Amino acid sequence: MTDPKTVAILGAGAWGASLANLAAANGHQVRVWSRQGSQTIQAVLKDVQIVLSAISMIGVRDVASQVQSFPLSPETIFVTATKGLDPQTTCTPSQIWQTAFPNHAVVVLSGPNLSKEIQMELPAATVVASNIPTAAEVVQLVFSSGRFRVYTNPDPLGVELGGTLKNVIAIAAGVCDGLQLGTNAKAALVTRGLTEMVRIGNNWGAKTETFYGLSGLGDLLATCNSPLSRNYQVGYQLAGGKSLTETLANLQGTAEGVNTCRVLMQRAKQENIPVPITEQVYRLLQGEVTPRQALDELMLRDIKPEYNY
Ligand SMILES: NC(=O)C1=CN([C@@H]2O[C@H](COP(=O)(O)OP(=O)(O)OC[C@H]3O[C@@H](n4cnc5c(N)ncnc54)[C@H](O)[C@@H]3O)[C@@H](O)[C@H]2O)C=CC1
Ligand SMILES: O=C(CO)COP(=O)(O)O
Repeated sequence: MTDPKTVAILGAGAWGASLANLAAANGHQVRVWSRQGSQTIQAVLKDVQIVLSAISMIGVRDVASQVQSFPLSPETIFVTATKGLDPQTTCTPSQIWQTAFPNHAVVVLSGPNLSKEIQMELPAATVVASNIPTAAEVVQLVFSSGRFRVYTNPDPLGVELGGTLKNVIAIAAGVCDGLQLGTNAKAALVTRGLTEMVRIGNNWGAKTETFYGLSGLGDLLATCNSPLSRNYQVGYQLAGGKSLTETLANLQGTAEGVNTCRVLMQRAKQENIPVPITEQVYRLLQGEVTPRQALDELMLRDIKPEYNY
């Protein structure tokens, strides 16, 4: 346990609400802001020690610039729990927060954390990562409990990209299950998906081993195997013949993988990174291929070694 902190949670969606409950259950003073709520952002931010953003990627840049208008103590720690990429710049959410607040500590919180399970008080673990280890330790104490085990990690970029990139593979996993391709296919997809995540992450400057931890493999397993995942649901519905528009219209909450996939394709082309799974998910989302055609494209690529040692 730690001294009670005053925590502002920005975003009252499924994840913001779950994180607010976890901090409040540990005795912290929690104030939640959302654009639909009655409290102003100024009131929520007054004298806070921690600002946690669980805003969907689409709103992060705008909310960060709103927060810039209000005075904050230089000690205030920013925590970002968004799993997405900025369409204009390909920046991660933590890069946006760090650019907006260059003199503040920024911590990434990411892990296998399906919010519905956390709301049901089922046990889970997560990772908090920062270039400033003491800031990660403060956040670790704020959220740790007997039902939420929080690890620190020194690779914020790797932790953030793990949570972000797995959403694209989760769409593919939903397609795989929707087409009833079997357990062997799913194991191959998830394993090669992880290889693709490591390849992209390394190009970005993240550490390989981070992707084998909770925020990488851990989140990949949770999201690719659970119908609670919105990204998985998108793939599953597409495999069932629904259009993307229809699928997204009926989806509860945000499936960040749809936007992330587009941003990733742009970056992979620029940087010449091979991303076969992401490419087929992209073509499927664009309506350029059917789920079956995407599968054939993946299976019939040139044969090759598993690793280029
Ligand atoms: N739900 C989950 O299980 C988890 C979600 N996440 C991530 O957390 C983020 C939020 O996810 P959810 O809470 O599930 O989504 P949600 O759709 O339930 O809530 C999104 C929140 O962002 C706000 N928002 C959206 N656009 C905005 C804008 N332009 N300006 C201001 N606010 C805006 C909404 O009002 C809402 O409060 C996503 O990046 C997601 O990947 C991460 C871990 C678990
Ligand atoms: O990131 C998540 C679990 O860790 C939530 O996944 P979805 O956004 O696909 O629901």
